[in-house]
Amino acid sequence: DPFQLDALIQYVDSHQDEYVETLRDWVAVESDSSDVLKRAELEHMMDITAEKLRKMGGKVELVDIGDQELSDGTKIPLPKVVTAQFGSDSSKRTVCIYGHVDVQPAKKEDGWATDPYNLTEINGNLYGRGASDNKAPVLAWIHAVEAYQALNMELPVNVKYILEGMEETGSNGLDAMISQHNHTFFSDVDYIIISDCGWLSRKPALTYGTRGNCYFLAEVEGPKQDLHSGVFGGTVFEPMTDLIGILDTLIDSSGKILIPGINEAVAALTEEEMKLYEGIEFDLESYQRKIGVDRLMYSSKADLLAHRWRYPTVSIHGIEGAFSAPGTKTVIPAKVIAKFSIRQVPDMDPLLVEKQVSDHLNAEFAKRNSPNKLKVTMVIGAKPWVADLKDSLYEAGKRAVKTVLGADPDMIREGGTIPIARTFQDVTGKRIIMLPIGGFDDGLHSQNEKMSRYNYIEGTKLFVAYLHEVAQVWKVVI
Ligand SMILES: NCC(=O)N[C@@H](Cc1c[nH]cn1)C(=O)O
Ligand SMILES: [Zn+2]
Ligand SMILES: [Zn+2]
Repeated sequence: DPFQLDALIQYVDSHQDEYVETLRDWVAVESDSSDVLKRAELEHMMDITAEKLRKMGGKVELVDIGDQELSDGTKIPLPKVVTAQFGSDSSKRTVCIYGHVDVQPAKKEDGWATDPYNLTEINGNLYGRGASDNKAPVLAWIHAVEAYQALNMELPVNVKYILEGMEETGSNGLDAMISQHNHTFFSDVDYIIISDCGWLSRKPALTYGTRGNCYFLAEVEGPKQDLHSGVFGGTVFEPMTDLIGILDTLIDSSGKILIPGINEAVAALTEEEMKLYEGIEFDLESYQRKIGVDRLMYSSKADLLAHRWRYPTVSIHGIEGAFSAPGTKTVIPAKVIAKFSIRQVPDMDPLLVEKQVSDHLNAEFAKRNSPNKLKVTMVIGAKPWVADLKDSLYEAGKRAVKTVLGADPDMIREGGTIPIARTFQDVTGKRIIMLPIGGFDDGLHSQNEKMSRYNYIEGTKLFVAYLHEVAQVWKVVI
């Protein structure tokens, strides 16, 4: 049958309540990849994902990607990766859609207005952990194919899926799986599509870059057990004081990274980039209001976007072992582990960053002349990714956005990390497009994460249209 976008759009509209119900089922699964106690839930999530694709007639596999080594040395199986294939017509292009169905942790007590695992619709927004990151976009891609099938319309391209369950903790095991399947699963793939990001404003967007991330643990160990701060305070070198002291040498109050060598590696900002940033729809005041802060670090749009997307930054996430409960326990913690990360941008190299951070912290620690022990480990080393803005995959994206959403998308980058994007590029050599459907205010990783019904349903239509547009893209860049 010829391509009939109107019929497909109508089909999506009339099935939107079913799509919301499926999202409800998926959100109900607490597939938190950071908590090993939730591993059974995560495995269940991978199973229901595989089952959904199997029911649609896909050639589905649950691929074993080995074990995860825990901090105490024990090993547990990593959640299997779901691969699926719809169509193998060699006269058509083949796209591979990547997504993840694991989520960040969430508890009602963190300050959620609703139960994070019970999808709740309020004023057109669907609240729930993982709703936007990344369950609704994954489902939208599945429903896009289902719509073609339901209308007996031939898929314009062969469609493959690769859906993982460890993205939120750095895509453990996926690099190796991609290398192993490079000459099998990926051999006939032309383009890789990722929808694990969001728009910058109410205007639709296409994403052409992501930052990487190097995640560190810095452990300071002192006395053999916790001590009374009145009885022992003043006589021992406190691990927490040492740790806070060295953490304070990572970044200054103006946002300048103080670790030698880091800033020197950053690719210079070009005038072309600045011009692009200036033309993007982004309102600093509403961004500031949304976050709820009195002042931002930069007052011009271009500076702010540049620091969000294409400069590195240090974030300190937490300290394990520190006293953090309510109350006034007068304790000297014996062992504390700081968790911080540095977002990576071109041309930083995670292996070099690992050495720079370790050398710097050890040198700062030595200055303190403390008898405590410092151990620095990098647990995630994800590289940044940038696409060629002129790639015809993006022209196809612009056409699909214009057709479905009636707007020209902004070309944006993402401050967050999709660890596997760069591996796809480096190992498979395939061209990649990021096609976001999440809203700018979805609250990813935060309390009250949501996906709007509008973005979910219009996003499904956008994917339907993109499958048609991408079928016409040249295989080679010319
Ligand atoms: N939706 C993408 C996302 O949130 N990615 C995580 C991945 C990550 C990076 N370091 C640890 N996890 C992100 O925080 O950017
Ligand atoms: Zn994600
Ligand atoms: Zn995420």
